[in-house]
Amino acid sequence: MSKQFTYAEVQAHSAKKDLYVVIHDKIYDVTSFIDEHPGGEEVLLDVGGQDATEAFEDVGHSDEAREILDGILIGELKRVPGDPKPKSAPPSGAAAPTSAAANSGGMGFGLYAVLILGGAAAFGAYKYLQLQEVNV
Ligand code: HEM
Repeated sequence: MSKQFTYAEVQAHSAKKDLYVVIHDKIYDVTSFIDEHPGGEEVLLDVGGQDATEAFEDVGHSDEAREILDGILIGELKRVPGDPKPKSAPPSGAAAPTSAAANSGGMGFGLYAVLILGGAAAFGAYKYLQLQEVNV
């Protein structure tokens, strides 16, 4: 059985040379990895000693990144009353395509509106000029 850490214990490890993060309620010791992180050390220091679940998932890390996590796992989070709530990321992939489709639908409508209004304006101008000619 893996070692259990309370949130307060994890918070004590927030220095570059002694850095733990919480991702999905598991504790990872990122001390040895921080210099190799392709996303830089700053982002890891920002979440050091804290729940990094949202930050990690927001980036959309690859399977390779998740394998690295397996290698630096040191334990599990033991929640006690008063701890920050678990952080979670929205289900990956589900929202993006829907909103993209909605956007392109909106764009299509906008384009039709421009064409129709533009056509109407051109027709109006044409009629106006015709009237002017008659009056001369
Ligand atoms: C211990 C946890 C983490 C591991 C093992 C890890 C690992 C990696 C790996 C392997 C990559 C290369 C791209 C990929 O394979 O997905 C990467 C990229 C990146 N990571 Fe992390 N990461 C961790 C935490 C974080 C956190 C908390 C952030 C906060 C925002 C972050 C931000 C980034 C960014 C911005 C990139 C993209 C860099 C680029 O493409 O220029 N990572 N990470």
